[in-house]
Amino acid sequence: MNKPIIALDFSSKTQVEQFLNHFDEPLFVKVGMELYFQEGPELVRYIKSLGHSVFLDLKLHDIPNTVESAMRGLAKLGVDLVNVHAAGGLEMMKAAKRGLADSETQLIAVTQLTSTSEEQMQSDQLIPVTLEESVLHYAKLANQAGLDGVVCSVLEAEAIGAACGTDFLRVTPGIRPANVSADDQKRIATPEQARLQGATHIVVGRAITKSENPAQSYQQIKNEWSDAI
Ligand SMILES: O=c1ccn([C@@H]2O[C@H](COP(=O)(O)O)[C@@H](O)[C@H]2O)c(=O)[nH]1
Repeated sequence: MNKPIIALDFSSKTQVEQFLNHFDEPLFVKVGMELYFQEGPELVRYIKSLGHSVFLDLKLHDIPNTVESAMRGLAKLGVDLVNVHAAGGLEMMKAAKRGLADSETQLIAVTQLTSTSEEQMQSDQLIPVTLEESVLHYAKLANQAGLDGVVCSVLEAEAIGAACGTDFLRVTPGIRPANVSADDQKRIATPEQARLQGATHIVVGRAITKSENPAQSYQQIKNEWSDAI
């Protein structure tokens, strides 16, 4: 079972160091826009030097040539996982993959953000299908482009596994243990539901980073995710 991915949604290296001090084991962490835009590639190299695995969550979405060049740069960071928006299209996803050629970094595509409801998708993006149909369409497109998997909610993980194969990564944010606030997330699930629905990874931010005891919250989520309770 893959380790839960902890979203390091902090704005400074100092906050990251304070948070990581709670742990004495190698972690799988996610560096997103908030942290990367403040601290840049140096911080990513620092986290890797501590022995942690890194998902660099920058969600690239631009013309194919720009995405390919940007990925060529990110490949040098030696991170474990990077992503693009599937809405950028088949050609853009193929270009992203080309940019990562000769690197070990895995590439996944965001389908529909877990903060998006079906109603919002239909009205804001003018997509006249169900949310699951849209997510499945993007997952199949990512698969066709040769990507390693997608970001989706737990609610679509099983259908994506059936359509794209069980090796295809289903990285699922929107994880909320029972009785924890959904905040801005719309498509949420517990760690146990994620396991039962065939998610390959869970991404957990505030339920751990805002906890009074981050190490204990991490361990509880890890146990529930790996069926060790
Ligand atoms: O569809 C998506 C894609 C990325 N995220 C990111 O995951 C974490 C979730 O944080 P929580 O505090 O557990 O809600 C956050 O960094 C998002 O940028 C996502 O939530 N949904």
